[in-house]
Order: sequence, then structure tokens, then C-alpha cells
Amino acid sequence: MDALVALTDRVSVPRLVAPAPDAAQRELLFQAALRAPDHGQLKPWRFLIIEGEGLVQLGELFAASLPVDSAPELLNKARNMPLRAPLMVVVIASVTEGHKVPVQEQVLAAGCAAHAMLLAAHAQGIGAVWRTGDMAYNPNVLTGLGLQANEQLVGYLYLGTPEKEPRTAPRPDITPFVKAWPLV
Ligand SMILES: Cc1cc2nc3c(=O)[nH]c(=O)nc-3n(C[C@H](O)[C@H](O)[C@H](O)COP(=O)(O)O)c2cc1C
Repeated sequence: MDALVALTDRVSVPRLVAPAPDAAQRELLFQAALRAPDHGQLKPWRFLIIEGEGLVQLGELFAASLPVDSAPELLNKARNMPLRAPLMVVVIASVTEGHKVPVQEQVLAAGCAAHAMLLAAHAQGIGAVWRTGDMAYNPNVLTGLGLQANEQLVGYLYLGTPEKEPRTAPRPDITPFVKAWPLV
């Protein structure tokens, strides 16, 4: 797929089914991620692949991380969240504090890696959606996933086969977002 087509036509695909991306497709997803712009070549990222029984375990971790008095429907919803796709990639920013490259730039680099994965997925006909929500910030979840003190969870990338034809990407008017400077 042409790079510009991938960039302008990518859409999120929330309804995902098996099969998950195969080994060759995954290799390209991660090759794309590792080409994200990276100030200082710090490689401020790491990725967790979760599938199969791992997704069930993640759902249990989500549910167990809710307040003890949570309604059964809420617990069930949390339990089922990771089961919305056959493959999940957790994108983690692993930052070096006190470095001349500010932490914000390192987190942005990890975000770029996540976006690169979405684009590489789209280019290969793989459906993907970037999610966060409370479970991306819940300390119990972060501990359960093994995040360290210098790490932030950038996103849960859900990946799989689109259940139906993905929607067509909008072509927004760029005018409100783009201005020449200095203003005339
Ligand atoms: C950091 C980040 C976190 C996001 N978290 C969620 C989320 O938790 N739930 C959700 O429905 N969309 C979330 N989104 C937005 C979707 O990934 C998606 O971009 C949005 O639904 C628009 O669809 P589109 O990508 O097809 O334009 C998040 C996006 C980013 C960049």
C-alpha cells in the first residue's frame, strides 16, 4: 500500500475477530514501531503481546483492579474488555528520567511507535484500534503487567481481522487547523 494512502485512509476498527496477525505480519508491525522518531536513540519503548489465555488473565486483572464494591455488570465488562480482539499489544513508554531528552519527548516517541503499528496494521489489511481508559492508569493493572516506576502505559492496541468492512476515512477540511505565521 502506498504510504500516503496508509496515512490518510487509516481508520480504527473496533470489531475484531480471529485470525490474529501471523508471524510475518507481526514482524512488520514491530519493524514499523521501531522506526518511530526517537530523540537521542533512547528506544524509550517496549511491547507486550497478549493473546489466548493471556487475554482472559488480563480481563481477570482488570476486574480485580476495580473497587471491591463494584457492580457485577461492571466487573463483567472489565473482564470482557481484552476479549474484543484476538491479539493485544501493550505499548509501554520506558523513559530515562534526568536525561537531556525530556520525558515528554520520550513518551511522544512511544506514541509514535504505537501510531506506526496502527499504520502498518492498516497497510496489511489488519484491523486495529488504540484504547486506553481507566485500565491504562490503574496502579494495580500497571503492577500486574510488570510496569516499572519509570514506565507509562501508552496504549492497548487491539489487533485482528475486521469483522466487517471498515468505514471510509473522513477527509476533513484542514483550514481551521493550519495557519501561516506571522499572521497577516
Ligand atoms: C492515546 C489514545 C487513547 C485512546 N483511548 C481510547 C479509548 O479508550 N477508547 C476509545 O474508544 N478510543 C480511544 N482512542 C481513540 C481511538 O483509538 C480512535 O482514534 C478514535 O475512535 C477515532 O477513530 P479513527 O482512528 O478511525 O479516526 C484513543 C486514542 C489515543 C491516541
